[in-house]
Amino acid sequence: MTYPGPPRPVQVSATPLAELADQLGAAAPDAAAEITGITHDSRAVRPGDLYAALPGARLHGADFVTQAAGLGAVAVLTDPTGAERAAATGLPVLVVDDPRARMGELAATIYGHPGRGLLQIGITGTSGKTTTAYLVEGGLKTTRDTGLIGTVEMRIGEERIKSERTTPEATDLQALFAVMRERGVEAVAMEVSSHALVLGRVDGCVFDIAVFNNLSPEHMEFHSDMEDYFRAKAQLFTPKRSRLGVINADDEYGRRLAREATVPVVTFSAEGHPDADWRAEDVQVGPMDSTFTVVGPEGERIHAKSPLPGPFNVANTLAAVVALAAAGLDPQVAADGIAAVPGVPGRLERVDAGQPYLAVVDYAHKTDAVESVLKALRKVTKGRLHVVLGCGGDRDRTKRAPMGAAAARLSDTAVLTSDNPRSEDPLAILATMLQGAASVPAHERGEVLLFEDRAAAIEAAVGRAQPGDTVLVAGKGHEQGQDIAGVVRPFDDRQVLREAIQKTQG
Ligand SMILES: CC(=O)N[C@H]1[C@@H](OP(=O)(O)OP(=O)(O)OC[C@H]2O[C@@H](n3ccc(=O)[nH]c3=O)[C@H](O)[C@@H]2O)O[C@H](CO)[C@@H](O)[C@@H]1O[C@H](C)C(=O)N[C@@H](C)C(=O)N[C@H](CCC(=O)O)C(=O)O
Ligand SMILES: Nc1ncnc2c1ncn2[C@@H]1O[C@H](COP(=O)(O)OP(=O)(O)OP(=O)(O)O)[C@@H](O)[C@H]1O
Repeated sequence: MTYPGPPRPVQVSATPLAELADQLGAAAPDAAAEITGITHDSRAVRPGDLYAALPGARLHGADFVTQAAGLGAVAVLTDPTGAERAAATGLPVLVVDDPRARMGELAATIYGHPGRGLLQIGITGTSGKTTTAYLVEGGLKTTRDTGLIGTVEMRIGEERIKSERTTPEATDLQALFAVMRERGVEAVAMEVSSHALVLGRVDGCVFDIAVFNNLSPEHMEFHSDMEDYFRAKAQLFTPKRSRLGVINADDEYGRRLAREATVPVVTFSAEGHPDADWRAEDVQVGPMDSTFTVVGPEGERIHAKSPLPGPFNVANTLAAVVALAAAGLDPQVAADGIAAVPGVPGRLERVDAGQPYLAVVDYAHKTDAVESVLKALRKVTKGRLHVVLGCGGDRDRTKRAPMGAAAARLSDTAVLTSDNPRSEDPLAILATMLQGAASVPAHERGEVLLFEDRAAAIEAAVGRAQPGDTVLVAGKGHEQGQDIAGVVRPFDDRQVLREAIQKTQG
């Protein structure tokens, strides 16, 4: 199987392998090779590449060196356990103890430190990274040619490329920066996941501005506990990774981070925290957007509009305005650019087929996000609120019962269903969600329905909708597939919801 990998720059000056060996402090290989690219994935190798054969949790990249050599790799970087397999190809091999920890700096060298000329704004937090990145990009666009890197897509100017993950691996990221540089991009808004920080994906980057939105329990399959999760996020707020932190003072972990960060920080609050440097005041939450005044430390007063509904999007918008002000943009110009963002794919995205009620698709797939979005929609719903929701298989199991409970407590109809069960039995996942729903006292919970089939669940919610109601289909947002037993079948909530509505409209 081949995989094209992300785009690569056209112009790269070759770096002698010996120079890279020197940078690593590794033994110099006897062969002279000239390196013009680097990848950690054998399927994405291009002629002239250094192939980084990494030890992983499941596999070892050294098992794929033959493929890498066949595709034109001219040298291999690996750890001691991969050295013998790599040498068997006859290619020169660089051996270091932890190649994953070194490949970011090598990629930066090979592509000529492409991030240095870019204004880089990195966004982290459990919820709101994608949304804030789009808003930051909208503000940046007012004065600069922009790029965007995140969960939904990567954008180089107007070109859009589907993302493999939230934060690309370091080899891909540096190549992407080099492409951006070639195409005249001046500023980039980028999501930085905790996985990325732990796995060295942003090694070789120093963000001009690092934004922290919030932290709530999530990814407990990857982080041992909340402390470990916090520590991962906190790495972004050190001089090695950023120059200035923009931190949410409404979040308890944000307040801790503001105290413990080793870079200068400015704080913001959408909830009136008295010590915050920047605050949102006069907030008017409308059905599909919100307006407010951003008040700055020097008495600045900026008229801002969140182009998305819900109080949490006031916080995301405020984060974006403050980040852009901290980056030196005129905050009013930045806020106007943010207000003009047409929406964020799969984030409170409206589906309109002429029905007399509101129908939205949202990426909420974590307990906090589900609670926030249901509370936000409750405020703008005159009638009843119906939610369709599932939990992924082979991922954090601890959130299943709380998500079932949140859906039951905060909606009138909770239709529990499948959401990428992967290798797990969908009914077993549903049983845990149902236990959570059942833990809510009867007088505090709405109707709870179970449908293993997601399309049937969406139809059931739509079937209950009356004028003035809201139907929320949560979990998948922009995603376009459903992974059942390792087979990904096409499934787009927006399309299935539209078709279900059209059926009832007759
Ligand atoms: C926990 C985690 O993030 N693991 C990532 C890590 O896996 P790993 O080191 O265990 O690698 P492995 O699968 O054992 O393979 C070992 C090596 O062999 C290589 N290989 C493998 C097969 C092959 O044919 N050729 C080949 O070269 C792989 O590229 C890898 O370098 O390195 C792999 C190579 O890049 C990633 O694909 C993999 O991401 C997994 C699939 C993943 O799903 N990660 C998610 C959880 C993630 O990173 N999520 C965050 C967002 C979280 C959020 O905020 O919601 C993200 O930033 O996307
Ligand atoms: N600041 C916020 N606080 C709480 N919930 C939020 C916030 N921003 C967005 N959400 C909710 O979380 C969902 C995901 O938002 P978004 O994609 O912007 O976050 P993310 O951090 O990129 O998520 P992920 O890590 O899952 O990709 C939204 O669809 C919305 O329901």
